[in-house]
Order: sequence, then structure tokens, then C-alpha cells
Amino acid sequence: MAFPARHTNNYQSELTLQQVSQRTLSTSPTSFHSPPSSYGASALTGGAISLANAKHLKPFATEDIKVLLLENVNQTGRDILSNQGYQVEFLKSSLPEDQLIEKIRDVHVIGIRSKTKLTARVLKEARNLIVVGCFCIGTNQVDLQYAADHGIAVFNSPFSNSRSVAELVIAEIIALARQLCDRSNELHNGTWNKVSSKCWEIRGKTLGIIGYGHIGSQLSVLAEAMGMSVIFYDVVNLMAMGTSRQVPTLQALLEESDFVTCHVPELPETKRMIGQQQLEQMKKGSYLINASRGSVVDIPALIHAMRSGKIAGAALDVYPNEPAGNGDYFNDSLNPWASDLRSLKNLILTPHIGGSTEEAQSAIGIEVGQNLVRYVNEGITLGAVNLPEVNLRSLTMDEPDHARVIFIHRNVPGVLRKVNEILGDHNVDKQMTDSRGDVAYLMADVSSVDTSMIKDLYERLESLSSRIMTRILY
Ligand SMILES: NC(=O)C1=CN([C@@H]2O[C@H](COP(=O)(O)OP(=O)(O)OC[C@H]3O[C@@H](n4cnc5c(N)ncnc54)[C@H](O)[C@@H]3O)[C@@H](O)[C@H]2O)C=CC1
Ligand SMILES: O=C(O)C(=O)COP(=O)(O)O
Repeated sequence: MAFPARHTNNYQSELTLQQVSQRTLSTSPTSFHSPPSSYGASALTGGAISLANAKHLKPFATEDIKVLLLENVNQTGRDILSNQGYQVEFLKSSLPEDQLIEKIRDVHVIGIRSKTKLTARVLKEARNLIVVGCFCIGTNQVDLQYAADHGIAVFNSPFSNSRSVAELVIAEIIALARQLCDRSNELHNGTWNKVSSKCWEIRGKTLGIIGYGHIGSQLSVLAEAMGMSVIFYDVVNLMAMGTSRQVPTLQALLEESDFVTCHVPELPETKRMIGQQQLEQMKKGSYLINASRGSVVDIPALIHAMRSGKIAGAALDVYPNEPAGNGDYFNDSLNPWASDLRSLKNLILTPHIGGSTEEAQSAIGIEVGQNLVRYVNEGITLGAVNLPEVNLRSLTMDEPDHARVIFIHRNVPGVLRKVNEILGDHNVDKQMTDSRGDVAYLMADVSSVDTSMIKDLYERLESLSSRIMTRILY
């Protein structure tokens, strides 16, 4: 159980420390809860330690843990969280900011995908939040620094949908080269238009990959298997897969490629990295694909390059503004150039479906769901994208009077001395601490503690000026 889940300065202004402690104590069973039989030990321990008699730590009464899942998170993830006894609210779409703020006030855990923007303004209202699960790859939608500074861990699924994106891009390369979508649309409208002019095989053509990470490198292998030559540009020196080749500059890639595809994260440096100048550097009659983030390509510049014939076709899966849910939304009020895009030939427009396959969504649900449970119940931050990664081996059932102390604090000199003075009255079995930038994460297992000692430990840790968040699991 956690003692208590979280209270920040905001929270403190509503409930005094004592009220928080009393409330948590009164609702907190001090005894060990057996995990539901449907739930495997490896999920709880993250597989790090598979002791047959591992003691599964729990936050305060698990039914008090409130989870909000937005954007149609997969059933696998929903089941993992529900099976813990948490209260899970599930919504199919994202929420407008005002509704999000209302909902986020109460929850300890929020699960989102790429649409929900967890800005500082939203997170400021999330006074009970301890963890965010991004059930996707990208984490650009979350203010990661604000979250870290307030002790909110953020997890994602770094590669569960990479293959799905790579396969979509392969499909798009062939579809663009053969003007497949135009032919299909024409025939849907009753027009037979059998042409070969400017339709190509992809064999022997050069694919230029911008960003050679999980998706880019996977795509490289698939493209070579179909006879393409692959070059890539990345800010990091990377091992080339197969016979692909890293080029030194973006310009070199653009000048040499028949197909250019973007697989970089959204960063200040990647914002409009494909603009008018870069489109001019591309070969005449080449193709552009963007399934990374909508901010990476300057769309008005692309429209111009396609109208002029410089770019023979393009595929876009992502846009600067995307609607919160499904419906009739792709119009000029969402993005001012939407109708211009819709009028272009050989332009494939897809609604951010790169990672939308059964396989990817199911795997992401499991991975992020397990990470969330492991963090809530055991405080383990392995895989967190904004906090130091800290793990401790599980407590065992032979250690009934143990508690796990988690102290997230500002990384300033002298904190460990003070923490150890507080823990020093107890037997500290094991302790691990690490820092990431300004934030440090300490986890310690202490033995021979009863509830009143835990309350005392909690209050003394909370009184340290460096404290960001204290949780005690037992
Ligand atoms: N359309 C969709 O449904 C999906 C879109 N994505 C997007 O794709 C992006 C890439 O995904 P992964 O390959 O998994 O990421 P990754 O982190 O494995 O790889 C990104 C690569 O980009 C490189 N990079 C960063 N800044 C760069 C720059 N300025 N110039 C050149 N290279 C740069 C990095 O060094 C890294 O090698 C994600 O961040 C996400 O935004 C991811 C999954 C699904
Ligand atoms: O994984 C990502 O970063 C994606 O862009 C996919 O996002 P989604 O889960 O489809 O909202």
C-alpha cells in the first residue's frame, strides 16, 4: 500500500498533511493483499525477479487507485489494470482540455495515446497523479520535464508498433510508385484509366530514411528485401543494416533519394525539417512520406512542390492538428490547408494509423499496462522516460514487516545524509538511488516496521525541503 499515493503542494493546500496521513491510514489495510490469481507474478515484478514467494507490494487499498484511460487503449491494457482491482474509467476518444482538467484532478494513473496533450497547465491540476502511461511510442504530447519535476513518472512502449509503421510505409512506397490510390478512386467512381506513364517499379530505386531508429532501421531491412537501395540520415552515428549506408547530411540524402521518408521524433530541431528549401533539394519526380509527427513537414510547402510537379506523390499519416476522435473533421477549420491537400493527386492521406494494428495495440496494452502496475505497486521505474530507472529485487513473503520507501527529491547536495538519518533507526535491507537531471529517485526496503513507524517515516521524509514526492509501499 502507498502511504499516501501523492500529495504535492497543491494537494497540501486542500488537505493538511495530517488529514492526508489519517485518511490514508484509515483506509489502508496493513496486511498483504494476495494478487488476483488471474495475474502472473512476472507482470507484477516486471520479470526482473521471479521468486516463487515474492511478496507483491500494493499501493493503499487497490480499489482506491483511480485510472483514466483515454483514446481507446487496447483491451489488454484495460484488463491488466482492472485485474489489479483499480477503478478504471475508459473513454474511446481524447478529451478537450477543460474536460481533461476536470477528470485528471482525481486520478492516480492516466493512460493516453498520441492525441492527449498533458501540458504543464493540465498536469498542474493533477494533484493525485503519480504516473502517466503513453500507450504509444511518442511522448512529445507530455510535458516530461514538468512531470519529472513533480514526481510523475511517464512510461511508453518504445517499439511495439515499429513494425506496423514500417509495413505501412512499404505499402505506401509501392502505392505511390504505381499511383494506386488514384486508380482505385477513379474506378470507385466508374472511370477506367489504364496508364503506365510515370508508374514505376520500386526495385533499384533509392529510399532515403530520415531518422534511423526503431522504425527507420526496420524499414531499411524490408526495403532492401524488395530490391531498393537504402541510405539514411541520423544525428547519431549508427550501424547500417544490410547494405544500407549512412549519409553525412540531410541535403545529401534529399539529393540522392527517389523516396524520402521521415522517422524522427517531434523535437525543436525536427520542426519543419522538410520545408521549401529541402523540397527543392529533392529529385524532380521523387516522393515524400511522413508517418512521424505532423510538425516535421511544412505542408503548404509540400502542396506547392506537388502542384509544381517537383514532388510526384506523397503520403501523410500525421498532421499538425489532429481531431480528438473519429468523425467528419478533416477540414479547413482543423488545418487551413486541408481542402488543398484533399484536392491533390497521388497524395495518400491516412488518419494517423501507422501504429494501428491489432498486433501493435495488443502488445502496447500489455507492455504499458504492466509498467504502470509495476510502478504503482512496487515503485520500479525501469522503462520510465523522464525519471531515473531504479529497480530493487522483490521482497519475499518471508519478510512480512518490511516496507518500501520511495522518495523522489530534488537532486541537491546533502539529501542522502538526511534521508539516511531518517531511515537510520530501521534496518535498511537494500537501497538504490539514481538521478536524472534535477530529479533523483531513491528506493529503500526497510524491515521491522509497523504502521505507526511508517506514518512517522512518511512525515519525516515529507518534511525535507528537497522532497518532491514520498510513497511508502508495504
Ligand atoms: N504514425 C504513427 O502511428 C507512429 C508514429 N511514430 C513516430 O515516429 C517517431 C520515430 O519512432 P522510432 O523510430 O520508434 O523512434 P526512435 O527514437 O527509435 O528513432 C528516432 C531516430 O531519429 C533520430 N533523430 C533525432 N533527431 C534527429 C534529427 N534532427 N535529424 C535526424 N535524425 C534524428 C534519432 O537519433 C533516432 O535514431 C516517433 O517519435 C513517433 O513520433 C511512432 C509510432 C507510430
Ligand atoms: O506511437 C506513436 O507515437 C504514434 O504516433 C501512434 O500513436 P497512436 O497510438 O496511434 O495515437
